[in-house]
Amino acid sequence: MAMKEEKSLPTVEINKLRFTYPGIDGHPPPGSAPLIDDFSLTLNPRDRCLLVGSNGAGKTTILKILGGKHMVEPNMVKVLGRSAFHDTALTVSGDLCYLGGEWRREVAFAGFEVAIQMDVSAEKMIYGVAGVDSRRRDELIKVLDVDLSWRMHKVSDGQRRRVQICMGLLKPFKVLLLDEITVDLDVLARADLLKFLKKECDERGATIVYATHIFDGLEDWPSHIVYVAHGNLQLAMPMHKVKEISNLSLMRTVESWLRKERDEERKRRKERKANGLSEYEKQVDGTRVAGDRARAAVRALNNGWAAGRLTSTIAGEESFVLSSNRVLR
Ligand SMILES: Nc1ncnc2c1ncn2[C@@H]1O[C@H](COP(=O)(O)OP(=O)(O)OP(=O)(O)O)[C@@H](O)[C@H]1O
Repeated sequence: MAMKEEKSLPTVEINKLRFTYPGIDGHPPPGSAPLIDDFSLTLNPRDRCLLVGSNGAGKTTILKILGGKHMVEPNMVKVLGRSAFHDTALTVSGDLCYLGGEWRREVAFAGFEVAIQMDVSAEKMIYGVAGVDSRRRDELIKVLDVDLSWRMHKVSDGQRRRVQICMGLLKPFKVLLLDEITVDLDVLARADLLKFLKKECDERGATIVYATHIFDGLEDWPSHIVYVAHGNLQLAMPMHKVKEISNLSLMRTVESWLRKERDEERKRRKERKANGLSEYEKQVDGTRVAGDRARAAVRALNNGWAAGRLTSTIAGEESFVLSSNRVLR
């Protein structure tokens, strides 16, 4: 009797995701538009999804939400059927793996954080990760061409990064979130890593979401492209469909999307300027803020829900005067 084919469940489910960073007072600014809004996406085993968008579009935020680093309602984001934020076992087990910006400064592995520039050998770092399959470890050392005798405080940025990536991938993840981690890698290391990651998806049914601005060597890597602008999903489609709608290279295709977005944004900015200050801008105009409040203000202002701008730093003091006479976006 023929075996009934098992239908695989989605590995990543984002359902009408809405997210706002806290504002100056630690709460979402009243009346502010969410950074991520009405964002839905489903990914399955074997999907390699390239997340693209301009600076500030929301890629890192989305990856961090998927990685359980920002709290959202559990039914908005599910990874392997579970809430990444609430179910910490997902990351501790290594099933869900996030390699991103903060991780570049330290290696966070199964709850431990290790400074990456200590006087310690690559061997000690890599073999220090417990519960790892030795064949997988050997393969990763080879793929990333790591010399186990490297001293971490003496190696180059790219060599250090290779050790980090090696450590990060030691456990056989089911969902991997990559936030531009290949910037320091040389062409060969990057190509070999991408090949390894593709194999992980094809052979083990892993899912990868990779946010990047570097398209070199990526032409045939992704199975899907997701384009995000201002926290909104613009487009999510299989790579073969992208090739159907555009005969340009992947890089040129994305470039054309971003160029269009930028032109529209410039037009909107011009219109906004012509319409004068909003209520919020009037409120913050001339306000002096300091410390955490200042940092939150600057982030919030960058967030696009207000058009005030940091204009002066008082020497010796952590305080800023916010002014809306220079419109940011
Ligand atoms: N902790 C934070 N608090 C408030 N706003 C934030 C915070 N982190 C990011 N933002 C804002 O959220 C928006 C999206 O940022 P995010 O880092 O997700 O963008 P990105 O697409 O990854 O950008 P890039 O390509 O430059 O890395 C930006 O406008 C940013 O200023």
